[in-house]
Amino acid sequence: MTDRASGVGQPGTNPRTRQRRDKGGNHRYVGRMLSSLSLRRPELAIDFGTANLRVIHRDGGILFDEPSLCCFANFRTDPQLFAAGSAAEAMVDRTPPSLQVRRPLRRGVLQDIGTAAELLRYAIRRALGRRQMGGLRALIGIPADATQAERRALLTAADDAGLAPVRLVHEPLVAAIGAGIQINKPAGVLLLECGAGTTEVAVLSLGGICLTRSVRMGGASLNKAIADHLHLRHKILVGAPTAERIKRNFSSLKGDYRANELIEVRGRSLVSMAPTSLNITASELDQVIDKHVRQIIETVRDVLNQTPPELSEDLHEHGALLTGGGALTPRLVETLQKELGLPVLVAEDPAHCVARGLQSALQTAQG
Ligand SMILES: Nc1ncnc2c1ncn2[C@@H]1O[C@H](COP(=O)(O)OP(=O)(O)OP(=O)(O)O)[C@@H](O)[C@H]1O
Repeated sequence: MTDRASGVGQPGTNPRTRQRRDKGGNHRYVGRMLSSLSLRRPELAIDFGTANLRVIHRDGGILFDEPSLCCFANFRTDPQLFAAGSAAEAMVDRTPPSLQVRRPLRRGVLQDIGTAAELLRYAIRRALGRRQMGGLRALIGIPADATQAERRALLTAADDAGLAPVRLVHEPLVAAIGAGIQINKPAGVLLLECGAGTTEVAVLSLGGICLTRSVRMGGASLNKAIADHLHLRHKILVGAPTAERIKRNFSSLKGDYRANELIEVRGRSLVSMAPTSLNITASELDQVIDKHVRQIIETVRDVLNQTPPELSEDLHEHGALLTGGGALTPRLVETLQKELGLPVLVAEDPAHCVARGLQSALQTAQG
């Protein structure tokens, strides 16, 4: 489909590829988008996700890419940052009472402004290697249907972290740009941005969002569904990091894996209360994933039902493009294809589409 997309067809042989590979067009679009934001030479961009935080520099690319996590000492009385990012990830479910691991976003929504500001400060310091901060012009990605309260919370956290002025840009648009899609043509594009906390479905055309719906679920809720399944069916308790590992092990069984292929699970038995391990079959996880994907399919159907006929025709011709790390969910593509009757492609390196799109936006900003 495009240089950055994998799936059916060879790059350059698919008419869709030719139609959408005009990068100059995207640059003109991004330039217009930014001039409408009247933002002069922003230096940084932030992709603040439920699972991962990415700091992108105009010239240096992605300088920070770590989990959206902070670990605090004395959180209730006098919070002191103990660890953040990857270092805090290793501490999840392993802390003594004096330490607390906190996630600033839940289901794609900023829940804790203080933790968000702390994490942003940490990430920017790591990215730029500076101690003194303040007055850093920035772009920040935000779900297209974010409420005013959600926008205000993000702007407050950014301001506390020394980012100013900040402009918010809609994630589906930058994700499409980062996927190498030509979005400024009068042709509909169906994009699914599959994150950890939220899945956004958007129809784009002429550089704008014609329709958007989101469901506050993604890779993190699939992890919870896997943990719940193991609890109910096998009486074994696993934490979120283990559920994530099980999911990724399953994703790595590429191609025609056998339904009875085994995946090892380690956790605590609710029967013996002791550490235990067992093997579950791939078909068990298939069922958990099917249930999860069904909710995403409903959201896509809702969007398709409301799409005007001309755009609808474009979507039928070109199909859907998946971005975001959740696009790698096993069997997501096959199930969407089967249920929606549309071709479905996954962007190359889908987890970084928003970050790449933000960098494009930074590079084309006018001085
Ligand atoms: N190989 C894989 N198989 C299945 N899921 C994966 C894989 N790799 C990453 N993911 C999932 O992708 C999600 C992270 O993607 P991404 O970084 O795009 O989300 P985010 O931007 O943090 O979330 P959001 O946009 O919802 O706030 C995680 O839930 C992770 O489990």
